[in-house]
Amino acid sequence: MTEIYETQSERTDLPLVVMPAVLDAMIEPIKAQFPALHDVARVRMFEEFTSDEAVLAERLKNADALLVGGYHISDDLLRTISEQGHVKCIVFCGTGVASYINLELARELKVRVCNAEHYGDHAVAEHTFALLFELIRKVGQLDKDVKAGNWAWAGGDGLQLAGRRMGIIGLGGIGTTVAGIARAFGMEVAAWNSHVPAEHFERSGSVPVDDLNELIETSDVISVHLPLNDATRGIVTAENLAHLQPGTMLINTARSEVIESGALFARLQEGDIPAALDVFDHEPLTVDDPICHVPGIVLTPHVGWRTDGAFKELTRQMIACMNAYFAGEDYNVVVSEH
Ligand SMILES: NC(=O)C1=CN([C@@H]2O[C@H](COP(=O)(O)OP(=O)(O)OC[C@H]3O[C@@H](n4cnc5c(N)ncnc54)[C@H](O)[C@@H]3O)[C@@H](O)[C@H]2O)C=CC1
Ligand SMILES: O=C(O)C(=O)[C@H](O)COP(=O)(O)O
Repeated sequence: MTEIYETQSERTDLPLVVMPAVLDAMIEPIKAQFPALHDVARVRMFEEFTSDEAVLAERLKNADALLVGGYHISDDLLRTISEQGHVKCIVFCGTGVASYINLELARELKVRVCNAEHYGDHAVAEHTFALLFELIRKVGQLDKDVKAGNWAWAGGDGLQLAGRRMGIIGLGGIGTTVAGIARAFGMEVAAWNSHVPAEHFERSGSVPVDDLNELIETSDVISVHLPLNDATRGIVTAENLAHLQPGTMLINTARSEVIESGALFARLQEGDIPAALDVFDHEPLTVDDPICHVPGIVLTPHVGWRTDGAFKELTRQMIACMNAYFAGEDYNVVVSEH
């Protein structure tokens, strides 16, 4: 994997701490890029993770950059590590950084925050279809049936995608990739996304729909691909969800909080909306969460991004973010330290 990283950091005193859930697959290339990490005891933090914030703050005392994934940095921890005077740059291992770090506070504290962009467009779009196929062809169940000696032929009666309408909420990198795949399956594609030029819809092969209720009401499949931010939190309301027609399939691989809290669960409990979710208000999801008991629901543990191709591109971008920071340059900067 190391061949994709062309330059190696000259630094031997790299003040960098790596935290989980930075991928195992990323650690070796990162170490290869920053040889000093081999000898830095602080890297052991990756193996010995603790969520005890006092311990974390202590460990971060001598770090001035932090590489972090899948971990919510509390406001208190962010304040402490920046007040300690060292951590000036946080590189988030993923796209949707706003769910994990208070970006407004980072701005106030003058901590640079970087993320990765579009590394997972294919991975998440493909997972969207994995979820959709589970809803319409139920391969998992059929596999279990066959292995249990139950040749349940009729259980395999599925729905055909060709000729149906895919409604995309958020036509960015992932949404556009979903649009392309949907069209390859013979679907008609419609999308809702404010402030996007008409040419973008055209290029993606999708029909623009300005009214979210209309998109929801006229689609056979709704797939959510909005980022989470102040404007999108709860942007899909109970009133919008009331426009789902019985049988419309709903997939969310973006962030659960873009759908009004509780509204989705209430709608799904009516039992006529096949749904598949990769993201949840509280992760990891526990089995006592009522969403687990919605009949027919398909759930995956936030794995949309987890493919070999996405890991490779994610690692490349993480290293580029760190190199840029240490070189005083900008790369994927979400919050600038200036
Ligand atoms: N399940 C998973 O493993 C993963 C989930 N994600 C989630 O998917 C999200 C989307 O990712 P990308 O497609 O790469 O982002 P993107 O930034 O390329 O696309 C987001 C789209 O939403 C639109 N948008 C933003 N605010 C809006 C608003 N208020 N109203 C209407 N449209 C709005 C933007 O114009 C843009 O077209 C990420 O932010 C992340 O939360 C990303 C990677 C992995
Ligand atoms: O890129 C994103 O955005 C993601 O959703 C992450 O890469 C995966 O999220 P976590 O597992 O870090 O919550």
